[in-house]
Amino acid sequence: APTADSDAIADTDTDATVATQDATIAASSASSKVTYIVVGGGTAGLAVATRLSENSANTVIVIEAGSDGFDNPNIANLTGPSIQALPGTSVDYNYQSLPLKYASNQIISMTRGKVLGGSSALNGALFTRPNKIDFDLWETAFGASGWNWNSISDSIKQAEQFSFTPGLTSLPPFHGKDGPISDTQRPLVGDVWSKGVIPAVVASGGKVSLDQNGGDPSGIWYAAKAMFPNSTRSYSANSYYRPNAGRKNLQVILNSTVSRIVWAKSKSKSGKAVATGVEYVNSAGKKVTISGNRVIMSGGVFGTPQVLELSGVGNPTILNPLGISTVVNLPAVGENLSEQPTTRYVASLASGITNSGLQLTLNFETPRTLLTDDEWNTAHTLLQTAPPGLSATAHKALITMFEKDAVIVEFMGFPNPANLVFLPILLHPMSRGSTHIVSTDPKAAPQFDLALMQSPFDLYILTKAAIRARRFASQSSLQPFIGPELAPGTGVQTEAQFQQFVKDSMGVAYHPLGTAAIGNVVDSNLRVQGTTNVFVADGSIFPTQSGSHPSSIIYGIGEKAATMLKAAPLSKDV
Ligand SMILES: Cc1cc2nc3c(=O)[nH]c(=O)nc-3n(C[C@H](O)[C@H](O)[C@H](O)COP(=O)(O)OP(=O)(O)OC[C@H]3O[C@@H](n4cnc5c(N)ncnc54)[C@H](O)[C@@H]3O)c2cc1C
Repeated sequence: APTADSDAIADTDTDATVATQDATIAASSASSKVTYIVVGGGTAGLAVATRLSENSANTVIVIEAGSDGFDNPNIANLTGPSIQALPGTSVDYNYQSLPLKYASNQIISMTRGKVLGGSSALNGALFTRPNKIDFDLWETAFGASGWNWNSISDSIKQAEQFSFTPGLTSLPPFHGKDGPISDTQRPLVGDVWSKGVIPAVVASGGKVSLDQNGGDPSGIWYAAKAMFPNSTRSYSANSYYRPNAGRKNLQVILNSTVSRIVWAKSKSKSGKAVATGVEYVNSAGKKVTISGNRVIMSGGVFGTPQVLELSGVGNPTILNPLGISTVVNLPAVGENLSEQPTTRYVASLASGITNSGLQLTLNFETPRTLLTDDEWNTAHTLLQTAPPGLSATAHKALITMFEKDAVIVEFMGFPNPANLVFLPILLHPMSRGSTHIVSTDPKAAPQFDLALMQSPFDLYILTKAAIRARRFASQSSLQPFIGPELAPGTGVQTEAQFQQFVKDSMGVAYHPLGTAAIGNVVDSNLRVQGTTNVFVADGSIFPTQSGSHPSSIIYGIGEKAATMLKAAPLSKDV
């Protein structure tokens, strides 16, 4: 069976095994049996591959740079210490950002999964959905026909197997119950949350929301997490792929890095580039070429633009100096990189109080609940000036979200054993960065600039969120549970001091998105512009931040991509 080969590679990694496997793949690909080559076995990659292989007429090969990770206990275990043990190990690309020019020159260590399951193997497993408004704008503002709240919510539902919500008497219609990813919402917490944090947020003008996934996330509640009833991680490798690993038409090649798309010598009649397959570097360091009808890029927000650029799809001014011939002149590749910046509020716990467990609370606030009327006007004025890299369309969409009062800030409450931690997250930043290759080596890290806080609007809103986090902590319900404030600390009082603290304490939500955006790089069918048969299905396609934790949406993108591709005959790839 095909997976036995991949497992053998992971286990023994011998040249002989690798050679046998590559020969098998080359033979099957030479006899035109490979319908889909999926680049990257991550969150979306395994969702799209598994769904496509439901049709036995399709042969699907996934090429993944990492190993399978199934024997790594820190992947399965969702407690804080296990999740924190993963960054910087062999399952993490651990990319380093360029210094943040507008945030105290800090460098962000960007955790990204290099393992089967991709970043879904390393993430915090929060399974949430954004505002309805955000998604409807994909269609109405960005022109992504068929991409709206109803369609993406249905696709997420296909991915989901939701099990429990205390306080609700029936399953809300937007939750799925038959999908591969198990998620559950259980208040596995103690008094700090139920008697301290939630009442403090309500006393500060917030509200309780029993389920934040129906299109209006505003309010506070215990977040749904992608986990099985036994509280272990449910993610694309063990929930999409593993139960279907026996399919003869689904093959995963591990420890192999795709180095480029291979193109036909001539373009199509309509002048588009035609992919004939991909080249990858196997675990023995040898180059192998396989052929296929369609290539699906699921390498994630850094991997997808990297392989596109290595294949000559991108901006000639970036490709030419590296000696790469331009196949498709598409300067938008690698641009529009958007990440959600964070700051923090930390107070020590009062003596004798413990605070641990699996559950996080999320409090989502809108511009109208976060800001006074005067502050709203100031923010609205700042919003009118687009920073470099923000397209006119995205700028307009951000103004619409703000004016329609879509949630703009999230306060994530962490079950930290020693402290009370709120992480304010800016959900819809204006600042845009970019990621590009600086080497023709497919294993070299790309160079990326997150450009956090380039926009004064971003700094203004995150500063207001930092101030509001202190206000939560000052409410009477929390006083029995907390001791002195540790951050920002009592030395931070004025707005200017808070702004400096925000820049100095800059962190990220690990939600980079948008580097092969729909409308800029791919069309509504996810086809890369200027090609007949290369598609993207992963977090790169977001035209702007989702205003949420993106993994549920990225599973939805995998589901939707598979549905669209199944319905589109190969003969339409012209
Ligand atoms: C620390 C952390 C915490 C997070 N917490 C949450 C959370 O709680 N909730 C949430 O919703 N989201 C969270 N996220 C974000 C979320 O996990 C990601 O946005 C999402 O998983 C990305 O999915 P993807 O399919 O775009 O890419 P990935 O899942 O990263 O998949 C890309 C895959 O492609 C492979 N690849 C790349 N290049 C190549 C190549 N050239 N050849 C072969 N293979 C290649 C990679 O190895 C990887 O397996 C978190 C992320 C991190 C890192």
